Amino acid sequence: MAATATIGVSSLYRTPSLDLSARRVFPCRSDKPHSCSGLLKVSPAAASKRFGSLCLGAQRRGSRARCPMFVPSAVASPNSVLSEEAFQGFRGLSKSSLEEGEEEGYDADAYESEEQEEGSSSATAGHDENELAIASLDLPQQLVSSLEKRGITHLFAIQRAVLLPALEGRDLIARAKTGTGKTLAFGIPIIKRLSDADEGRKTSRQSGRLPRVLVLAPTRELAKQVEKEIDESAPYLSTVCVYGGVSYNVQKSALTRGVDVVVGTPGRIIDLINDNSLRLGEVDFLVLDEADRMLAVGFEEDVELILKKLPSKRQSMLFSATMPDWVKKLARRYLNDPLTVDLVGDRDEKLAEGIKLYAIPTTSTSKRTILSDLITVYAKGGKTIVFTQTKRDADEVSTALTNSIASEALHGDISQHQRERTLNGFRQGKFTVLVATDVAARGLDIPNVDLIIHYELPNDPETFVHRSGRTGRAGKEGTAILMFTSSQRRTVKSLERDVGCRFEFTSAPQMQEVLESSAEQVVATLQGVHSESIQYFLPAAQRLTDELGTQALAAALAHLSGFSQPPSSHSLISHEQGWVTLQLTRESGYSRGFFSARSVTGFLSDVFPAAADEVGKIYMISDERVQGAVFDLPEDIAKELLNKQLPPGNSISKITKLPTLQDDGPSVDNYGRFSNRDRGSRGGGSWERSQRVSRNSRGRDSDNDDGFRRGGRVYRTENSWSKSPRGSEDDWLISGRRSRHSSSYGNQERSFGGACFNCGRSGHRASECPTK
Ligand SMILES: Nc1ncnc2c1ncn2[C@@H]1O[C@H](COP(=O)(O)OP(=O)(O)OP(=O)(O)O)[C@@H](O)[C@H]1O
Repeated sequence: MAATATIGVSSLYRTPSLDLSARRVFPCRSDKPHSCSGLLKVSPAAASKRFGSLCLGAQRRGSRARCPMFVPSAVASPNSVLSEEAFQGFRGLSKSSLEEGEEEGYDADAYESEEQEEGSSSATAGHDENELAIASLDLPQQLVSSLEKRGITHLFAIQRAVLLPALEGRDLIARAKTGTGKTLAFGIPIIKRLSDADEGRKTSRQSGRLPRVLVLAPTRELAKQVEKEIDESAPYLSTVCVYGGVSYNVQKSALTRGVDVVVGTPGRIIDLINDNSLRLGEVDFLVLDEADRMLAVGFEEDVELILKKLPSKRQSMLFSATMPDWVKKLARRYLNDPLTVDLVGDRDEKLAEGIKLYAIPTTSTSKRTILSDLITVYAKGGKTIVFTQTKRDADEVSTALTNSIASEALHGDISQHQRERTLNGFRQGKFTVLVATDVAARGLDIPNVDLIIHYELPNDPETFVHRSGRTGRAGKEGTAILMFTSSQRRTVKSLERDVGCRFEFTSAPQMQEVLESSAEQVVATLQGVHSESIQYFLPAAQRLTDELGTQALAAALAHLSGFSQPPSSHSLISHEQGWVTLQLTRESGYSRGFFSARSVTGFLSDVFPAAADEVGKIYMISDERVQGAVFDLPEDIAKELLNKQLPPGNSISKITKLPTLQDDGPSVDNYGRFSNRDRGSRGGGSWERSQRVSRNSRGRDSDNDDGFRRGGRVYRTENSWSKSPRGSEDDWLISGRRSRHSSSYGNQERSFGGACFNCGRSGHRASECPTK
């Protein structure tokens, strides 16, 4: 690849003939409404004269928002010249508005000195609404109409940045945040060029024609989604999606009938090439979507094999969130003088705007019980995706949740057909909670996901970004919650650094919040009841109201919220019902040596032996000024203990909020057993250090492991510091001791929803539905 120069993308459009000498140009970071001058060095007054518009970001989102046209930098080869005339001509706009300020040109030195004066306050692409209006671009009418039908009327930043170079036939490497419209960024220019070519053609398109576009995607789900996006945008083109796990012959005959666009996963594509069903001799456009993910799931050999089979004269576009060596090598070998469009930048937050982040401390025992409360309080009846590390966890968490909230699991051991049904069911709102392994993290575009829960820490910062990016898509808002144990706190901090984000540290929802949120959701559901249905129930409602007044409605709300029985107290540590958490503190003058979990049990044996027998988890308080511990007891035992006379200097109280605790999972727990829970996280350490990668054998189209079927080599990653409790075997060690008091998770007191979305009956999930 030729030597590169760094340049703001917007100048590619604004400067008639660009001398791309190496200059770094910085993004718009203005806090206030301002005239956005693009990269041209102009005063705000001159900029507003020229462009006549305020920065859209400041206008739309208030003072602290960044301009949505924010384009940190792009890397272009020095000899690349992209003309404003071309873009203007393409848009069919008059040039006069632009010519007004043309004499000021692009002056990087002046720009840089201004930036030093003002901090990083000005300069980005100042596109106004009209400039981004799709209808004002010279695109095929059918494309414009089909986009409009889907509510897509204006280009997003990455689409704006890619459009012109792509139309000019440039090879591209592009990077943008999650959910910002990368698919259409390559889709729109490719569709336009195919349509233009077809228009110029005298004969109608032949059956049996060979594909002109090849899109490679790392997972089946992503491939299907890309195909859908292209198909919906240009139904007049023939688009075929090929991937493993479904009938080979159906795909083969679709290709034989003639096709314009092939989207697929590398494994199945290779099979079809080998079989001579897929011939790539006429491919003009290659897109590598999620190129870094191809590497992560072991597709690199397959991808290279495919690239070698493509005609050398073609246009290639590579989309990648990160640039590992393999992707760079790929770009060097197979791309021709590519233009890099980077809308993320290394110094900035990698998450899309509009995603609110929370971090909630948990213990491995409390996680499951806290989960449904989090969903109730934070998703408010909307869609949630819960991410687990293992397939087993996904199954178990989903099954447990199904008692209270309709949920389904999604991972690589589930058949392709069922995966599709599950995703469709989730998309259509037939159930609201999807429990998935990281297979669903990258690329999946499910509309209106309100909440992401990282039930386990992700393997690396990129996975965190991609998991979280399933919400807050296309400019919408969303919430992501990270559940962590106290020994993972340091990793959470390094995650903040790596991703450039800030978590709000908060605690698990209190029962009161859960009750209020449940009631709100029920009220919202009631508003959707059909008026005709209401008529049938009016007489009974009238009778009840006469007899009970508002009590009647409250009873109905309680029942529909799943609280037919009053909520019992629950532990702050394990979240288990019927248990309470007590705090023991000892004044310093009364301490006899080191205060430990063992001294707590010893103390309890002296004061009230039944409490020592029944005590659950014990954690030491992490506060130098306080010598103390918190521990769980069954409610009735706790009541008795609180009435006991204590030795001087000691006090015990019931607490409603956990203090900061020492490392989760002491090496010797209160049962004297060696606990290896979360051991891997000790010592913190970097993402790289904490991640072990091992290779597994090749198994084309078996769709093994969590990455869904990829076809190539599969890398299993095991994250030592974020190690999953693996079905929480460790948690259940204590169950024997708790038999008298334990209540199952998702207890029967609270039971609503949970019906299978295939047949509507409860008691099983759709994946096990007998009628499917
Ligand atoms: N210009 C637009 N206006 C409105 N919606 C759009 C526009 N472009 C794309 N979208 C919608 O935004 C959503 C996200 O797009 P897409 O899946 O292409 O994002 P992405 O950047 O590829 O995300 P990810 O990195 O997570 O894969 C899609 O539902 C898409 O239809």
